[in-house]
Amino acid sequence: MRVLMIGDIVGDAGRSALQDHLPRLKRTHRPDVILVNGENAADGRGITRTIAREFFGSGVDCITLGNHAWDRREIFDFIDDEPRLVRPANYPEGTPGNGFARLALPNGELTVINLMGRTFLSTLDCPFRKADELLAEVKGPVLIDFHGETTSEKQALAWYLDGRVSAVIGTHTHVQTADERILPGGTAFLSDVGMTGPYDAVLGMEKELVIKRFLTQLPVRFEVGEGRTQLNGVLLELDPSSGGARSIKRIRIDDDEPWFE
Ligand SMILES: C=C(OP(=O)(O)O)C(=O)O
Ligand SMILES: [Mn+2]
Repeated sequence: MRVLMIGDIVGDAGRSALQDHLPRLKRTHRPDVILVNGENAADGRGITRTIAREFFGSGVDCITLGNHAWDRREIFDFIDDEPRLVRPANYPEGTPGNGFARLALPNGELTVINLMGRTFLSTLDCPFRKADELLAEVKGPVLIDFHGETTSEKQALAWYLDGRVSAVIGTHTHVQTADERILPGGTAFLSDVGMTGPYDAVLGMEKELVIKRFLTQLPVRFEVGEGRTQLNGVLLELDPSSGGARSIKRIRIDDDEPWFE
């Protein structure tokens, strides 16, 4: 089972980078399933129904979210109707939407779980214990999008779940890490998959505005950057019956590393 996961799509620039590169990524890697993190897709904050439909229309099978899940209030009107749009599972009991999706594929089922870390982020329920609870009900390949700030929390969750899930792939920092590996129990791991969107920017935001905030320490409203774009993702090959990972390969497309695909 070949899984293509594309990192945090930021604003219009991220959406057009996805449209630019996805057809070629599909041709080259022939993924059975395509996942994106879409929590920054609407002007950098949240997601709308129109954007979610656009992603599904271009071949995306599941959209995961994170701390910006609720930034567009309209999400409350449609998240309960869209089982392929997944918010962190460790929000408190009663939060709208689903924390996981079961995707039926020609060669088996893939369960996608979204969890959020608690270090430097909101204090949600424990993601480790929430994973235990969800995994008690699930069989077959499982991919976890672990939306978190720190590499330590991400590594710890991956080791905690080694041998129990196919992959723990980090999102949220918008910077791709180079630590991809398959842990001894068969769980593929990458601390952060990176982002898709403006390249000459700070984590996707207009760099002058971010610099201004650092220089002045005053509130400055960030806008999504413009100009050149990047796309970051990861390609996984999973055993469809055991769920174990066979390979993990990073994808990075930008003007400095156009060959690394
Ligand atoms: C890069 C992000 O960080 P922040 O929480 O500061 O927006 C994000 O969540 O998209
Ligand atoms: Mn985030």
